[in-house]
Formats: sequence, structure tokens, C-alpha cells
Amino acid sequence: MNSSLNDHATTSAVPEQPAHHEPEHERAAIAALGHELRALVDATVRTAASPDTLHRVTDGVRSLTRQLTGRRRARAEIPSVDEFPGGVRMYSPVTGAGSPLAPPMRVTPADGGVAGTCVLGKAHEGPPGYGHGGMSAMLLDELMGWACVAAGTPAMTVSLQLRYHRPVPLDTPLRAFAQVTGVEDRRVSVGGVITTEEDHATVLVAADGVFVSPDPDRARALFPSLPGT
Ligand SMILES: CCCCCCCCCCCCCC(=O)SCCNC(=O)CCNC(=O)[C@H](O)C(C)(C)COP(=O)(O)OP(=O)(O)OC[C@H]1O[C@@H](n2cnc3c(N)ncnc32)[C@H](O)[C@@H]1OP(=O)(O)O
Repeated sequence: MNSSLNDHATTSAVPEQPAHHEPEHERAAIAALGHELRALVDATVRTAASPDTLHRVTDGVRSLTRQLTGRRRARAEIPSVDEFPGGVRMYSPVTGAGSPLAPPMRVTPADGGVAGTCVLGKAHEGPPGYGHGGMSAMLLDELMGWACVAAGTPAMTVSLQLRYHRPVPLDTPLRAFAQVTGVEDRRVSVGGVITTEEDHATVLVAADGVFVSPDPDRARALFPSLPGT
């Protein structure tokens, strides 16, 4: 596993003369835009600005969107800056430093599995002040996928069972942990939990999942642009 997955998450400086086709420079630029877009999303869901202001900002955002021109990636295309499976995914909605949707969660190896740290904001809200249950599921699903990669068996979720013990607080450092608990041929059993960073003993959400590694023919069909498939 590439443990530097999210080292780009906090990068905010764009080189003055980015060297094109250098992945690290591209990733820094992607992460810088992702960072600003997440700030925009956060400001958008927290603001109490007047309708006039919202209309003015809408016009500004529309003109910015028009600047993202050029070739668009095809549906199943893997970005050149990514390392799939098992490495950097710049636009992952969970870990991607370039995603306006991602917290983004930082993944590192830990205690026989993988740990993920992040803070959920107002954009991830379910009950007022707490995280959406679907966000918890998404964090755990992704991290459990990373646990499969770390165990040497990249695999896809076929079932995910969640138990919500306590609400997950917003604006609070969180820690998720996932580990493989069993492997039977292509079937991988994985467990995961979410706690706060402050209190690892109080489980907020627990998950049990079954993941299956696609056989080579299925992998080729699902991911035609994956080198080696
Ligand atoms: C190159 C590989 C890359 C993979 C990397 C992924 C990275 C993901 C990134 C992370 C993103 C985060 C994560 C995400 O978001 S992953 C996205 C959400 N998940 C999906 O989209 C997966 C959708 N499902 C499928 O495409 C297929 O089911 C796959 C391809 C996974 C397996 O299709 P296959 O045709 O092989 O199987 P099946 O579907 O007929 O049946 C499944 C059933 O069979 C059991 N079973 C099957 N085989 C074995 C076996 N050998 N030994 C023991 N048991 C086996 C299996 O447990 C299940 O049991 P049950 O239902 O009866 O209880």
C-alpha cells in the first residue's frame, strides 16, 4: 500500500511554472483546487448570505466552471495521476485530495489493518450536528477496501452490514480502523469501526463486510483501462 496516499491532502501551494506530465506537480494542482472547492462547499452549506449575494456568487461559480475546459476523462478511464488499485486516487469521494466531496480521509497502515483519519463537516450532516449515516458507511466501505489491499487481496464490496451505536459528531477529529478477519479463496471478510480520535474505546459505528476479488476475466471486463488486465 502507498501510505503517502493523502500526503497531497493538505498541499495548497501550486508551483508558479508547473512541469506538465509530472504526476507530483499535477497532483499538487489538483489538490489545491480540491482544497478550495471543499472550502467553497463548506461556506455554501454554512452561509446565511442574502439571495442577492447567492445570485452573485452563482454567476461567479458558473464562469469558473467554464474554465475547466479541454478533454474530459471517459467514464471508466483511470486518471494518469492515480495508482489503481491500491494507491493514490485523486478524485475518490472518500480519500481524494482533488474531490470537493471527500473529507478527505487520510489512510495509514495500523495494528494489522489500516487507519483512516478525517473530520466531517456541515456538508456531511445527517441529524443536526452529526454525520450522515451514509457518510459513515462510505468511510468504512472505502477503508475496508483499503484493508483488503493492505492484506494483498484487492476486492470489491459484496455486502456491508452497519451498526450505528452513537451519532458521529461533526467538526471533530475521527479515527476509523479496518482489518481483514478472514480470507476464503476470493472472498475476504473485513471488520471496521469509527471512533473519535480522542476516545478510541467508544465505538460510534461498527461494520462487517464481505469483499470479493474479481477473477481475472471479470477484472478485465470491469476495468478495461487497468494496466495488466
Ligand atoms: C484487479 C482487481 C481490482 C479490484 C479493486 C477494487 C478496488 C475498489 C476500490 C474500493 C472502493 C470501495 C469499495 C467499493 O465501493 S466497491 C463498489 C461496490 N461493489 C460493487 O460494485 C461490487 C458489485 N459486485 C460485483 O461486481 C461482483 O459481485 C464481483 C465482481 C465482486 C464478484 O463477482 P463473482 O462473479 O466472482 O461473484 P458473484 O457476484 O457471482 O457472487 C458473489 C457471491 O459469491 C461469493 N463468492 C464469489 N466468489 C467466491 C470465491 N471464490 N470464494 C468464496 N466465495 C465467493 C461471494 O462472497 C458472494 O456470496 P453470497 O452472495 O452467495 O453470500
